[in-house]
Amino acid sequence: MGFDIKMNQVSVKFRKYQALKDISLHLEANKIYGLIGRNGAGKSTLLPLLASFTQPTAGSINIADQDPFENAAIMSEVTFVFETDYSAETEKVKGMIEAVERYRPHFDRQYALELVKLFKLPLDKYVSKLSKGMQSALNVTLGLASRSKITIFDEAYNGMDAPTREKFYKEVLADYERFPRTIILSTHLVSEMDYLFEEVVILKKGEVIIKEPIDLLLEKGAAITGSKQAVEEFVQDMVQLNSQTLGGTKSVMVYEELTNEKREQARMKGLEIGPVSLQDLFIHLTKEEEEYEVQK
Ligand SMILES: Nc1ncnc2c1ncn2[C@@H]1O[C@H](COP(=O)(O)OP(=O)(O)OP(=O)(O)O)[C@@H](O)[C@H]1O
Repeated sequence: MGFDIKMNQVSVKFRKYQALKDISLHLEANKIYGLIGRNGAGKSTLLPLLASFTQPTAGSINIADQDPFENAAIMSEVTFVFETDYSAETEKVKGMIEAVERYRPHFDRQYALELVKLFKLPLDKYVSKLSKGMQSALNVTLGLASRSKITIFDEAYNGMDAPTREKFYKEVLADYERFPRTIILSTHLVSEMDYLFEEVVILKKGEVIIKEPIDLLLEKGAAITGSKQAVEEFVQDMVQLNSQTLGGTKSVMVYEELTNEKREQARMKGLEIGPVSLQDLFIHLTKEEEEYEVQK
C-alpha cells in the first residue's frame, strides 16, 4: 500500500479569514518534498491537516486511500516534527525516547541513540532544561528514528546552529536512502536546503502555485543577459520575473520552458542564458502584485 497523500479541494477558514483556498494536491509516496512559502502563506495551516491534528473547513484529505482523521492505522505512520514548547515537560531525554518508541511501530532505538551521540544530547538531562537548539535536535532525532511512512518537518531546525543543521540535512538524506519514505520539509532556509528536495511545493496566499520536480522547476528559470534591446525583444512574450539594467546591458529573469530553438535564437543574438537558483525563483514567483517591476 502506497502512502500517497491526496488533498481534494481543501480549504481552511479561521472565522472569515481563508488561510487555505481550495487546495488539490497529490504527494506521491517516497519522495522528499520542500514546502516553501512566504510568511503567512499557509504552510503551518496545511501541515497539521496531514498529521490529523486539525481538520479542513471544506474538502477532503486521504492518506493511503483512507481518511486519516482519528484513524489509528494511518496516524501511527505519520510523524509531525515542529517547534515544541517543552517548558512543562517532566521527562528526561532517555524517557522521551522510550515514550516515543512505544507508539511508533518502526522506531529504531539503535539509530535514535546514534543520533543522540551525533547531536551530543545528554540522555540524563531533563528535556525542559535543554537549550532551544538541543530541543530541536531531540525532535529531529525522534522524527528520523520513528521511520514513519510520512515524516513532516515544519521548520524543525529552529534554534539549531549552522553545523547542527548541516548534520540534520545529512541524516535526512542518508536515512532516506536507507529507508525511502515520504519526507516533507517546510522551510524558510531555501538556499540552504534546496539540494534536499526532489519536488517543490510553493504556497502563495493560501494557494498552491507550483508543484514540480525541482529539476524541471529550475530548468524553467533562466536569466537572459545581453544588450538591452536584444534582451527585451527576446523576452517580450515570456513570463518575466525580475529585471536589472546596468548601462546598455540588461538581465531579465524569466520563467519559461526554453526550447532548443529558443536557446539557439538567444545564442545567435549574443545573449547569455544563465541558471537561476530556487531561492531567486521563489522570491520572484511569490512576489505580491505591487512588488512587480516587470510583468508579462
Ligand atoms: N488560529 C488562527 N486564527 C486566525 N488566523 C490564523 C490562525 N492560524 C493562522 N492564521 C492565519 O492564517 C494565515 C496562514 O498562517 P500560517 O501560520 O499557516 O502561515 P505560514 O506559511 O506557516 O507562515 P510563517 O512562514 O510566517 O510561519 C496567516 O494569515 C495567519 O495569520
